Amino acid sequence: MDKPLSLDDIRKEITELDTTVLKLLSRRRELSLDVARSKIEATRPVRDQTREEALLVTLIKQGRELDLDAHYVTQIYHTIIEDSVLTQQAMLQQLANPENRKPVYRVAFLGDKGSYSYLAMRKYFSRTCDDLVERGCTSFSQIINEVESGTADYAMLPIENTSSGGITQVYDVLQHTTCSIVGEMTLPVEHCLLTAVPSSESQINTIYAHFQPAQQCSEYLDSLTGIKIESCDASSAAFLKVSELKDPHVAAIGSADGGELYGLTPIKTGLANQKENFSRFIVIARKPVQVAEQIPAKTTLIMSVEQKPGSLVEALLVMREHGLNMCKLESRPIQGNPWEELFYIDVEGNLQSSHMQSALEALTRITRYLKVLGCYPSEEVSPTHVPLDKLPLPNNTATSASKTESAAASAHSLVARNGHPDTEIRVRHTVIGSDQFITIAGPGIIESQEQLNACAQQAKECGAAILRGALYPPQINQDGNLPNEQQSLQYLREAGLRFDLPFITEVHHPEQVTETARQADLLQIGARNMQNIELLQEVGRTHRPIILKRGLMASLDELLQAAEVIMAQGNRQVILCERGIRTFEGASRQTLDLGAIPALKSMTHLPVIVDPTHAISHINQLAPLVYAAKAAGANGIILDIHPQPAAALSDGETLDFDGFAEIMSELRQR
Ligand SMILES: C=C(O[C@@H]1C=C(C(=O)O)C=C[C@H]1O)C(=O)O
Repeated sequence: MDKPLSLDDIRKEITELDTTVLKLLSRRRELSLDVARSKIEATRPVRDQTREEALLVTLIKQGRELDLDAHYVTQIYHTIIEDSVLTQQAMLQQLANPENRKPVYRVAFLGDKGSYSYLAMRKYFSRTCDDLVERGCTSFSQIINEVESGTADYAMLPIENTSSGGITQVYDVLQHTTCSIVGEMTLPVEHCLLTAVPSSESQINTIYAHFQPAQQCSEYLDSLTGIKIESCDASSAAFLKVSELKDPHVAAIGSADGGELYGLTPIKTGLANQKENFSRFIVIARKPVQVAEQIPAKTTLIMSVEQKPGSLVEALLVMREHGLNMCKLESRPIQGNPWEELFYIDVEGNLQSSHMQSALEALTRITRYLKVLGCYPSEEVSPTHVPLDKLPLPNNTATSASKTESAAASAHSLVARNGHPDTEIRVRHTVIGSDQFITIAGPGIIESQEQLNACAQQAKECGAAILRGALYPPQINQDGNLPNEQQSLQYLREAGLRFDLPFITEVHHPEQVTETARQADLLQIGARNMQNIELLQEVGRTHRPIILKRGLMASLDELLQAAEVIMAQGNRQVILCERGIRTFEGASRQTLDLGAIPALKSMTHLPVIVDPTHAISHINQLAPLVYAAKAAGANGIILDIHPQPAAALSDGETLDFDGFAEIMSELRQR
């Protein structure tokens, strides 16, 4: 046998490979700039999602042959394509505005090195400029001043955050500025607790933070007792303070990257109220820019309307009449005019386009005040997702409404079909209730992080849209050798992030709902809780889609009444689930009521899915029920999977990975 390579030799080879990878990426960037040039001549848009999809399909297939899983390949290429699109956009933008090119840009931002605005600025300008003169400021008005007076060429300003909403002071300084918005960018914002010397969360008695990050972490901060929160002008100021104090009892809130510049280390991560915390920044300059027509553009307007009924609606109707999509509407009090509001509107479209021009003309006639704050390239490059029927499958596994509405149903005002078109419920890039048949897959019960991750990976590889996993009931998990509720939720959250899958888990008690809804993308009400009114009401107050399982002894009317209870609280995103009912038949555990699918479809507009897990006595009986559910018009299926079904703790029938892959492959032929 050959002598194995030494660690040094292996690492040498890896380093060489990585150098090659970098050279290839750099060449790819060059080529994408050539593509951009050809798009100028052909006046084609930069983004071509048909091409991206075809490319991803080929790469996934090739990746599989090289033992690389689809999710890994897709993730890497989403990053590469995003870079390619933004690099092309930056180049076209520079060509469209040649007078703005300078070797060095002076940029004003809030705080100092390491603040979030600083990180956003570095990222944004990395595509357009080699050198920056950083002009750290202590307030938003100082930042705007720098640009207005010509001391800085650009300003980077945070405008909104997914946890704390619009940054009102920035909206207010925009009211009077003579500057224009010339760009935007979105930055993922991961708040951490950082210290200068080794410490632990329990030792901390003082936290330094800017009030915006503090607001975005309010739930975490509220959960602490006896801790002093010291407010700082920017996260960078908090870092500086903590680095000077060198005290194990003090910590700063900010990003890990920013803290590193001050020698700080994170002792806790993921502090924000929202699991996906993003901030959007705008870039300001003295003069407006032209947006090249190949690039998707956004235009920001500010306006005020007459104080009379319907005047705002009338203004918004102008957008509709001109086919313009409004992606943001904020209102702020007009300074000096008590109780009058100024509306900030972001519209998708180029200011130069004829429909935008004619919309503005129409708006001028019906508004009291109207000003364009700027037109700029939209930096949102939403990833292209390969549709299920085109996703190449793993090689090793796959081989191959009633006429009249029921009177009872029409009595339910919110759920009833009453001519209402099918409700489509969007969960990230999946739509439940459309023509697409979706699969929700995962372990019946979460037994360990490894087990959950293995299931999530297989679910993703085979094209499932949503990950499921039930938390082990604490009353049974008494010796505590299985993950508890909190750990299971955390595992689900991590698996969801890692495999880019939204996830669902069941809630049993009203008290669980708020916390679970904060983390999970959907919530499930189990069959035995279908008539638990308090629980139904509680989930009805959340913003998450709810899968409501039919009770073992519940009629369809009763199921719809339960859905009505949820919807009456405000949450209109209910998905009904047929999971088998109790009959005299003992051969199957419960009897899957396939007739319920078309019946529900005529009674209600809500999506209907099927969980066949409890309606069979042997796993071999599962596949036909899955295909039958699809044939009967269900919108999707729930499948329990497990790496070793024989050892599974779940009480339902569980598929092994090969059996699951086979069903997924067969499903797309049907
Ligand atoms: C490079 C191109 O532009 C964009 C980027 C792509 C890529 O990086 O592969 C693919 C399609 C376009 O959205 C192209 O059109 O080929």
